[in-house]
Amino acid sequence: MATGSAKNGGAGQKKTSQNRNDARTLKRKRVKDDLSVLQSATDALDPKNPDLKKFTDLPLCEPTTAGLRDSHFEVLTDVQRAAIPLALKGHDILGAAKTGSGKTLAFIIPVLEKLYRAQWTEYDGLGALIISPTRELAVQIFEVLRKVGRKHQFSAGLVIGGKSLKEEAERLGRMNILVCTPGRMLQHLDQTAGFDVDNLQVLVLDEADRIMDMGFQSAVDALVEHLPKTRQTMLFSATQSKRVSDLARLSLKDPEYVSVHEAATSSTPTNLQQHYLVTPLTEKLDTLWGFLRANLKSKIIVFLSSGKQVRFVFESFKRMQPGIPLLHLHGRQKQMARMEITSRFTQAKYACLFATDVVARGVDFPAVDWVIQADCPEDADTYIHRVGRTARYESKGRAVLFLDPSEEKAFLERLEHKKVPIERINVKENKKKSITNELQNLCFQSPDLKYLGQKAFISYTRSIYLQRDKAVFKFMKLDLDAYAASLGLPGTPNVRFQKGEDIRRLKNASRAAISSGDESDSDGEGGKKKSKPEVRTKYDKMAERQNQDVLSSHYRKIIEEADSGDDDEQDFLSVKRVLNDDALDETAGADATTAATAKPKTIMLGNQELIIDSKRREKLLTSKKKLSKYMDKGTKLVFDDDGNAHPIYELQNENHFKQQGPAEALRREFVQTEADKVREADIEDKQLAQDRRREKRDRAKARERGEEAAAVAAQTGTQLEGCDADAEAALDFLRSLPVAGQNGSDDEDGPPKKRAKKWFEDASEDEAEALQKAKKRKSGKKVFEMGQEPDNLEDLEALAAGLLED
Ligand SMILES: Nc1ncnc2c1ncn2[C@@H]1O[C@H](COP(=O)(O)OP(=O)(O)OP(=O)(O)O)[C@@H](O)[C@H]1O
Repeated sequence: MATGSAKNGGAGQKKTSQNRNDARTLKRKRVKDDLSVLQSATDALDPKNPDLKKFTDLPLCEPTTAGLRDSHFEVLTDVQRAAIPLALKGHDILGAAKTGSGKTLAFIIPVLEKLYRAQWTEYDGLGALIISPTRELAVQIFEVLRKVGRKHQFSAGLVIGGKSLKEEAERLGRMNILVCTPGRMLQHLDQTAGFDVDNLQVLVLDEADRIMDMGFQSAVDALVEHLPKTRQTMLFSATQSKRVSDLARLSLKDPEYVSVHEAATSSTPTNLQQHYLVTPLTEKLDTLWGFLRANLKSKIIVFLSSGKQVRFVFESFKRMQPGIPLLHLHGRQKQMARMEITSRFTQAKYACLFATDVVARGVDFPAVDWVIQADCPEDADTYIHRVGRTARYESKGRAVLFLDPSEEKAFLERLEHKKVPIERINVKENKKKSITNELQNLCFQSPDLKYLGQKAFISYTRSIYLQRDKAVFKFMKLDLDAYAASLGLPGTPNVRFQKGEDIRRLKNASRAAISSGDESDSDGEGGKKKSKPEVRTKYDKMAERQNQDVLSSHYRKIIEEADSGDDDEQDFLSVKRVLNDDALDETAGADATTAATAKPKTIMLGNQELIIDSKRREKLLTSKKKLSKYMDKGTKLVFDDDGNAHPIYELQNENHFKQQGPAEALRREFVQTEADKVREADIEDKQLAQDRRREKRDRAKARERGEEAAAVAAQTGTQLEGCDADAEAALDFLRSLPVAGQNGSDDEDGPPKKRAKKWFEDASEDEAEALQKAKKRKSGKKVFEMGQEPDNLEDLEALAAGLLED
C-alpha cells in the first residue's frame, strides 16, 4: 500500500510539475505577446498626436497603468504628454517645463516601462539611476516611484547618505532602480566592491541644470564615466540648460528638446500671483515680521540666503512669538531633523518655514499659500524655482520678493528677460513697525542669539560680496552699520577680508573712488553718503559691559575659527570684536585699533587717567566714596610731642647718627639691650609657671581633704537614700574642679580652649608632662587629658588618683 500509494503519488507529482511547466510556458508566451503588442503600439505612437490626453491613451504595461490608476493619476499634464511618448520610443530627452507641472511622472513612467520591456529581474543588477541635487527632492522622487511602481516587481533604493556607507553598500547590489544624490552615488561607485553599473539602461537627472552647474560638476563627470554609453539619458528642469558643453559631457545622443511652455507668455505658473516690494536691507526684518503677523492663518515659506540667516531669523522670531508655528530647514541640519521638519511642514495647515535654497527646487509641499523671498535670489532661475513651491499643478499661490533699492532695477530686468510677470506692492504705512528694539533686547539677554546674529551678518555680507551678478548685488552700497543695528547687534562686527584686508577700508576706498567719478555704474548714491557720527545706544553699552564675560568664549571661538582656517567661510571673512571696555583692552590688541571710533573723554585723578566713556562713569565722579578707590591711599604719620608729623619709619639724619658713635659699637649695644630684655621676660615667664604649679598642688590637696571627709562619713554610716544621687552629687562636685593643667580661667562652661603657644616656651615643660602621662599609661591607669571630663565612677577614681599624684 505504501509502495502503491507511493507509485500513485509519484505519477501525481510528475503531472503537477508538468502542469506548472505548461503554465509557465504559457505565461511567458503571453508576456512575450503583450510585449510585442506594446512595442508595436509604441512604434506606431505619434508623439505629436493631440488626442493623447489620458495615461490610458499611452502604450503602457499593465503594472504601470494599475499603479497610476491606484494613485489617482488620470489626465496627462503638458510635459507628460510631450515627453513620455518620446521617451517610450527610446529618445534622450531634454525636458523643460514650469514648476509644479508634473515632470516627475514624465521620467518615472518611462523608467518603469523601459525596465519592464527589458524584462528586468533582480539578477540583472542596476537598470536605472535617478539623480537629484538635494536629499529632500530625492526622497520625494523615491516616494512617487514607490507609489506609481507598486505593481511592478522591481527593487528600488534611496542613496542619499545619512546612513553608513557599509549599510547602504550591502543593499546596493540587489537594487534595480536607485534614486540618489551625486556625491553619495559617486562614493559608492568608487568604494563599494561588486557594485556593477555596466548594465544601466536609463540615467535621469532631475533639476539637471543645478546638477550640471559648478557645485556638482566634478561629481557628475566622474559618475558618468562609470556608466555605459548605450544608456538612455533624460534631463528635466523648470529652467533647462541647453549648453552644448553640458550635453557633450553627458554624451546625449540626438536629444529631443521638450520645452512645453517655451511659447508661453510667462515662465512661471499662470495661477501664481507675483509681487515685489522695495524694502531697504535695514528694514527687511521689520517688513518680514509685519508680514507674518498679518498672515497667521497661512502656510508660508520664507527663503533666506544662508543657513546662518535662517537660524538667526528663526531663533529671534521664535522668541518674539508671532502667533504662527515656525520651522526652519537648512543643509547643515542632520538628515533625521531635515526629514522630520519636511514632514511636519507637509502636514501643517498653518506654518512658516524659514529655509535656504535646499528646498527651492522640486520639493512638492502641498497647499503652500505664500513664498516670501526675503533675501534676493542669486539669479532669475533661482527665483523661478523658489516661487514654484506654491501654485503647484492646478492650485493657486502667491509670492513676494523683497528687494533692496540697490537691487531693484537690475533684478527686475533679469526677471523680465526670463518672462516673469511681477508687480510692485508697498507696505501700508500704518502697518510698518520696527522690531529693532525687541531684537536689541533679545541679543542683549541672550549671548547665543547675538552670536547667531553676528554669524548671520557675516554670512549675508559675504554672500553679497561673492555674488556673480554685480549689477544686482552692490556690496559697496550696503550700510553695514545700520544693517547690524537692524539685527539687534550692539555693534557692527568688524568684517575682515581675506589676508588682512579690511572690508570697511575697502568700502571707504571705493567710496572715495565713487566721489572722484571712478566707478562707472555709480548712480551717485555712494558719493552722497556721508560718514555718520557713530551713535551708541543704551543697549550697546549695556551689552558691551555686561555680556563681555559670558561672550568671551564665543568671541574666542570666532577668532579661533578664523585663525584655524578650517571653516571655508572663515577663510574668507572673520570677525574681530571692537572692544571699548578697559577690562578687555589687552585682548583687543592692535586689531581693535583699526576699528576704533572717536577718542573718549578723560580726566586725571591723582596720577591716574580716568576714561569717561559712559554715563555710569560720569555719575561715579560725583560720589566721593566711589572716587576714593581711584585716589591715593595716603601715608600713616605719627606726631611727636611738639605736634610735628613724622612717617612711622623715618631715617635719621646721617650726621646726627654719626655723632652718636661708631656704627658697630651701636649695633652691639642694641643687641645687648634687646638680649637683656628677652632674658628678663624669660625669668618672669618661669616665675609664672612655678606659681601655676603651686596653685595646682593647693587645689589637689583641697580635693583630697574633701574625699577623706566623704570616706569618714561613709564609714560612720551616714548614708543617704539613693546612692546614685550621691554619686551624681560627687560627680558634680568633681566636675566643678579644675582638671590637670587647667588654670582658674578655664573653669568656665563651654568647650575647652586651646592653650596658646608662647614664644620661647620651654619645651621641657611639655616633655615632663608627656613623660608623666606615659608613666601612668604604663601602670595601666586611665589618663585624663586636659579638658576631658569624667563620665562615671571609674573615671572619677582615675581622675582623683591622677590629681593626688600631681
Ligand atoms: N497627471 C497628473 N495629474 C494630477 N496631478 C499630477 C499629475 N502629474 C503630477 N501631478 C501632481 O502635480 C504636483 C507637481 O508635480 P511634480 O512635483 O512632478 O512637478 P515638477 O514639474 O517636477 O515641479 P518642479 O519643477 O517644482 O520640480 C505633484 O503634487 C503631483 O502629484
